[in-house]
Amino acid sequence: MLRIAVPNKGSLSGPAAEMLHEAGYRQRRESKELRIVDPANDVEFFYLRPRDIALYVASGQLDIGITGRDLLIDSGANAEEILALGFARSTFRYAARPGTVSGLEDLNGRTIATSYEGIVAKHLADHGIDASVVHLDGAVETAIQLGVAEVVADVVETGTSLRNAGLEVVGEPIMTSEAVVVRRTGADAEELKVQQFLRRLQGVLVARTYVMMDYDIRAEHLEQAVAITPGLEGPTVSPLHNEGWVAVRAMVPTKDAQRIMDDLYAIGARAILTTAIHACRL
Ligand SMILES: Nc1ncnc2c1ncn2[C@@H]1O[C@H](COP(=O)(O)OP(=O)(O)OP(=O)(O)O)[C@@H](O)[C@H]1O
Ligand SMILES: O=P(O)(O)OC[C@H]1O[C@H](OP(=O)(O)OP(=O)(O)O)[C@H](O)[C@@H]1O
Ligand SMILES: [Mg+2]
Repeated sequence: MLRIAVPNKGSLSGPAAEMLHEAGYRQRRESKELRIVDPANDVEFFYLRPRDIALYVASGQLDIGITGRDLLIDSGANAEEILALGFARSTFRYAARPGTVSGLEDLNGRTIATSYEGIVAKHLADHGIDASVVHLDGAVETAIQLGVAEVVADVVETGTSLRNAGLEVVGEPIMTSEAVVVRRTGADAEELKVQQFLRRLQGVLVARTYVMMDYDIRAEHLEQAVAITPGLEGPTVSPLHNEGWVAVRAMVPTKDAQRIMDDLYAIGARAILTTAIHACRL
C-alpha cells in the first residue's frame, strides 16, 4: 500500500485534499482524522504538519508527501521534488520599513526574523552576509513593529500582509514556491504505484489547465488551423458530411482559448466550441 503524507492545516491543506479528491482518492471527512485508508486505490493517507512532511518522507516511513517547495528546502531533509502542483504559489522575500535597508548588502549586521531559518541562513551564507536570524513561528511581519527585528524574511503572495505592516520588499525574491510532491532522494522513481499516483495528479493538472476545442473548417485551411491548434499529439481530423469541410478536435490551454477561437474564426473556422475536461491520462 502506498503511504502518502498530506498537509493537515494551513494554506496547503484544502487545495491538496481537493486535488486528491479530483484524482479519485478518498479523503478525510473531518479535520481531526489523522490517517485514513483508501482500500479501493491501495493508498493510506497521513495528515501531518506541512513543515514535517519532508522529514517523514526522508525517513523512508512514508513513500510520498505533498508540501511546499519552500518547506522542503527549509527542512534540509533528504527528500526531492518530483512534481509541481500549481497551487499555493508564493515568493519568499526579505522586507523592512521603507528607507531603512537599501539592498541585499545592507543586511550585514542586521537582525532578521523568519519562520524559515534554513532558507535564510543558506541565502545569507551564499551571499557572504553576516546577519543574525531570529526564529518566530508566524506573523513575522509584526516583529519589526515590536522591535524584535529590523528585517523579516517571509512568504509573500499578494503582498497584503507586508503592506498592512507598513513594510516593503528588499532585493529580489529568495525563491519561488508552490505545492510539490516529494520523495526520498534517490528512491525508486520507476515504482509502479508511485508512477500511477503521479499520473493521476498530472491528469488533474491537465484537466485544470486545458479545454477541448472542436470546430469545422474548409479542408484547404486545415494546415493553417492545425498550426493554431497543434494539440498534444496532433489534432483529430474527421470528414464532415458537407463535402470540402472537416471537423477538428484538439486540446488547448484554457488561458489561450478565447484568442485561439478568434484566430480560428479569422481563417474561416465555424461552430467553434470549447468543453471542459473532467479527467485525463496523458
Ligand atoms: N498566503 C499564502 N499564499 C500562498 N502560499 C502560502 C501562503 N501562506 C503560506 N503559503 C505556503 O504554505 C506553506 C506553509 O504552510 P503552513 O501551513 O506552514 O503555513 P500557513 O499556510 O501560513 O498556515 P498557518 O496559518 O498554519 O501558519 C508554504 O509552502 C507557503 O509557501
Ligand atoms: O502576501 P500575502 O497575500 O499577504 O500572503 C503572505 C502571508 O500569508 C502567510 O501568513 P498566514 O496568514 O498563514 O499567517 P502566519 O504568518 O502566521 O503563517 C504568510 O506567512 C504571509 O504572512
Ligand atoms: Mg502561515
